[in-house]
Amino acid sequence: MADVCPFHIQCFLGSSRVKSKVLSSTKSWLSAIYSLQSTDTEYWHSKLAKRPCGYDSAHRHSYKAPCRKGRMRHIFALNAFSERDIDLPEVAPEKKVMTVYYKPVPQDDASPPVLPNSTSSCLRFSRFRLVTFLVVAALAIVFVTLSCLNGGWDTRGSLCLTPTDPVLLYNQITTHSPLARQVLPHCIIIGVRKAGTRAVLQYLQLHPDVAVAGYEVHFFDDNVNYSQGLNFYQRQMPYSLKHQLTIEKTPAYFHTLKVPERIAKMNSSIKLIVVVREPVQRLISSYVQLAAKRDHFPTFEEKVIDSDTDEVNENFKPVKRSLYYIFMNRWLKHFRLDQIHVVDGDLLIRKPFQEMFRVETFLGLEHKISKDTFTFNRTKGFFCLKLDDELGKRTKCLSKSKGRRHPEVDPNVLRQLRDYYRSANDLFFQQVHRRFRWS
Ligand SMILES: Nc1ncnc2c1ncn2[C@@H]1O[C@H](COP(=O)(O)OS(=O)(=O)O)[C@@H](OP(=O)(O)O)[C@H]1O
Repeated sequence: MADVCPFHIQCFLGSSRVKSKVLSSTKSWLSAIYSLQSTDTEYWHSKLAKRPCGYDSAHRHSYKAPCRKGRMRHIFALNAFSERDIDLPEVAPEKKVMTVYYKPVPQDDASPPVLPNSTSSCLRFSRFRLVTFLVVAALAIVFVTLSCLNGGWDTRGSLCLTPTDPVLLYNQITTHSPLARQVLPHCIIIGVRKAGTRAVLQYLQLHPDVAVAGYEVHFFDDNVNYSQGLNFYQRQMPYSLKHQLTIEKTPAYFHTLKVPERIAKMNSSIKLIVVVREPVQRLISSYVQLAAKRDHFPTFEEKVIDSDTDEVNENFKPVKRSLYYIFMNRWLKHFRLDQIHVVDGDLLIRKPFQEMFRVETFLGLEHKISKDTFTFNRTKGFFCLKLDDELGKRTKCLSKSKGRRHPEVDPNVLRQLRDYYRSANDLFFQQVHRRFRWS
């Protein structure tokens, strides 16, 4: 039926790729015209006459007709039957109208093509099909979206995923949802550098009710970014659905003077997460990161101990950054303590599920992250994520820059550093109403 409808022919764009398809349709169509009553032939003729534009002399046996939306399409292969079945088109250039004359020839095909009862039924059929298709497609999109939102449709990996089986694809799916949008964060992981902020973010990414920013945004600590305003900031956020929390992490926020005030100005009731780690280990981690970027870097001991005074070298920035209470003081001037959740970065390494359980509680999330989410990777020496999705069972560890090998440190220097941080640690414990096992 479709082959005898000229509107189907016109639906093909005139690229060489579809030419053969058009040709075969056209063939049936021309056969059909031949077999129609003369009045029907008139009808087709008038339909064609309303649409033609210039005759394409380069392709003598084809012409172009304007498409809907103003694009041009070819109707190929009036020549399919040209010599045998029809007179070739004649052109009246002054009118820019092409007239097609058909010369019926005896039908020697024993089984003539099946024709529609009327021309309008052909037209209605194609419109009906289009409308039906659009309605079905729209219903399918709404159904899939709602199913995904409710987490009730278990089509692992293809369209939506069961929230009980965390895999790292939630963000990608969210991005593709027509209902996804970018909003300012509900929670920010503000630091501390080298304490495990990436691990917390990556684990949170597993949660179906969370959307995380893929990179450190550096909005509040960078004056150029900050000067671009909150709209700019919002555009850096991941796409999220209405029920999801948006979370970004930029560990540089914790130490940067103006940041607490700036964040409070944006949203004074926002939730904040700060990951802390035993200060000396954090210091070593910072040192290792700096050393990894340079060819000839002094030893850890040379960097952290002032050779003139034999005191801890406070001019080495990472040393000061482990004095958490100094920075926490600034945050507590702008936020209540119950808005700030402190993650134990050392426990996060040893028992990530425990610390993440607390994070979920703080964020008001259903508990989805469990012991089963993790697997210990002996080669890496850290917990990694267990994934089981359409790519199969596998583990995903943090990148190579996380979990670097630390140098052997002179025990005397270690002792000196621990002594140096002791009173600062106590002040921090008082601030956050919690003690950590930092010797
Ligand atoms: N699962 C897992 N895998 C690898 N690494 C882990 C993990 N959990 C916590 N950590 C610790 O995270 C430390 C890096 O901290 P950050 O992500 O905050 O670093 S950064 O400030 O964003 O660069 C990183 O510090 P280094 O060990 O010094 O590399 C790790 O000790």
